[in-house]
Amino acid sequence: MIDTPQPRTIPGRAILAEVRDTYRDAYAATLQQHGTRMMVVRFAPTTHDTVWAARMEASRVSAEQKVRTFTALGATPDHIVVPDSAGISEIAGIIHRANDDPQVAGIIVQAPPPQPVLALLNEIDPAKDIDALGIFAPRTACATADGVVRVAEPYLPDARIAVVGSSGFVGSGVVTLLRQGGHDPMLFENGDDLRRLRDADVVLSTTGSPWLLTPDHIHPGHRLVVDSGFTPHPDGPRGDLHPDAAAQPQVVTPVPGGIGPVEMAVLAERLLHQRAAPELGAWRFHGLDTQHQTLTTVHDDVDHQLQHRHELQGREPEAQELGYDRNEENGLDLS
Ligand SMILES: Nc1nc(=O)c2c([nH]1)NC[C@@H]1CN(c3ccc(C(=O)N[C@@H](CCC(=O)O)C(=O)O)cc3)C=[N+]21
Repeated sequence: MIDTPQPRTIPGRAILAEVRDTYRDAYAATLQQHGTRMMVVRFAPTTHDTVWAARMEASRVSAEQKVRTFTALGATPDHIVVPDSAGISEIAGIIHRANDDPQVAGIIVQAPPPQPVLALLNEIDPAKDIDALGIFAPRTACATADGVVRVAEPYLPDARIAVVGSSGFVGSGVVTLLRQGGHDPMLFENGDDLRRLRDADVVLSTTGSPWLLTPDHIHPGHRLVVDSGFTPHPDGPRGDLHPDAAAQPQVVTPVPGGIGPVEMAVLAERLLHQRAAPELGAWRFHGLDTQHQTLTTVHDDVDHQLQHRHELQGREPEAQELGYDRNEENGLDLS
């Protein structure tokens, strides 16, 4: 009899399903009033560079997940595929037209874009920049970073927290969100000694380097390891954690089925905020229960807020009434 405790995995797909079900009625009400189109622009490789091709493949998988998620909510995705050799003015034209189109609620340009496109990200209308790609976006971090920190939240009190890949697009967002939450994470960059991860209680890995972390770095004392890497491979997508490392910690986010779907759940919420309920607070993950079931209790968080909002207005909540005026001032503190 083997008595090695099995790691418990955070069920990203169940979290996404729960968030989607919770928000569906609010979307249905909103769509009647506003129409909600969601633009996703991704690039297709035209060279034979295999590393670049793999990143474009991750971009394709993720764009298709976004299209599925938005469709399931009743929004209308525009999935635009542009060759990575396209001229800058063509891509600028796509962004500017989406900025000007009142039917478009959100614009996502898949990362990494070809180098010349980077500066264009700052031209996305900040009000539509739901993945916080441009420097003027009102949100602190991209949806992936947001998802990483939300999933980690129940494990953070009193934890020594390590962020691997701390200067990358996702990693830097994770660091910013942690600091806003009063945490002081240990930062790991390319070239740092990853064996120092042993000193951490919680490891948040955002490198996109497949199988970077091994049992040299990850051990059973780690309370939680979050793996936001996703690199397609013929045998199935690979995260930052080698499978032998993924078997070590007390709790881990799997690849696939972990942060990918959680990111979609964050985007679903952000799209709803854009159009319907800008004051609505965020869904939260409350940790795994002892039976190893899902437990975001997002229903409680969101239903409670919708209920509270309607009470302030002296009315019973009804799904068809959730098409809020975005400029409405209601004085709720939902933080
Ligand atoms: N602006 C921008 N934002 C991104 O968030 C972004 C990006 N660019 N560029 C590419 C990476 C990659 N990424 C993934 C998201 C979800 C899954 C996902 O949902 N994966 C499923 C598997 C899906 C399948 O295998 O078909 C899962 O993990 O269960 C994967 C990868 C987001 N990225």
